[in-house]
Amino acid sequence: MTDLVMPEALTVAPSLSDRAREALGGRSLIFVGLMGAGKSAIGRLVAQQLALPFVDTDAEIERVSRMTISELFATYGETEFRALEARVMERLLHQSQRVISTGGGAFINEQTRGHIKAGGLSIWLRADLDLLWDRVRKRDTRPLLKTENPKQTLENLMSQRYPIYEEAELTVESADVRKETMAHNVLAAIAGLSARGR
Ligand SMILES: Nc1ncnc2c1ncn2[C@@H]1O[C@H](COP(=O)(O)OP(=O)(O)O)[C@@H](O)[C@H]1O
Ligand SMILES: O=C(O)C1=C[C@@H](OP(=O)(O)O)[C@@H](O)[C@H](O)C1
Ligand SMILES: [Mg+2]
Repeated sequence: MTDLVMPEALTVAPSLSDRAREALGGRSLIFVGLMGAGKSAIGRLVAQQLALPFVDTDAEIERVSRMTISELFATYGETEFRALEARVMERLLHQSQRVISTGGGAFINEQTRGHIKAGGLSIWLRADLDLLWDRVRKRDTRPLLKTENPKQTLENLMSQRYPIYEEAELTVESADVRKETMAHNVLAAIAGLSARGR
């Protein structure tokens, strides 16, 4: 049998994932944004495509506390939850490169935001109220929305937090498209960083 000789011109162009990894330059990727934006779902997919470990801060908090987020809020209150969240964030940011999906309040903490900016690449999944509401109304796992008018609560959180999420290095619009399309848009935004010379 004759040997198969590959012509040099057939070298493979780097994939979108390769280019995004290159642009990350060893930094962790941190998803921020409001409840329902898709941080947990899209973060997991993007991690798979980047072949990086994935961690969701809420899942990590539930693991270390052996309580659900709802139980933590009910038993210790939001202040204690935020303190635990900040500690978990700091620990995760000191670990090797990974994809981190935060809970919606994590980036609002000034110190956490500082740690993220110093060592990671933050990406805001921005969504409009109706999309967020449509997603979060289906589950009762978010204690902040256990109010008389949860959609109004969500809207209030948008006004308070969007000016802060805006500080993220990248913003990707969270649209009513397939999760795979969202993951692709995220990778393209990251890969675009090196094209912009950053
Ligand atoms: N692009 C998408 N298309 C359809 N459903 C989505 C999409 N992104 C997220 N979801 C769903 O919306 C809900 C909220 O997403 P999640 O990832 O938990 O948001 P977050 O972590 O930002 O609160 C989940 O049920 C998730 O599967
Ligand atoms: O916005 C917030 O303050 C919160 C968002 C939640 O995570 P998701 O954004 O993943 O829903 C969870 O951390 C907790 O219920 C508080
Ligand atoms: Mg989440």
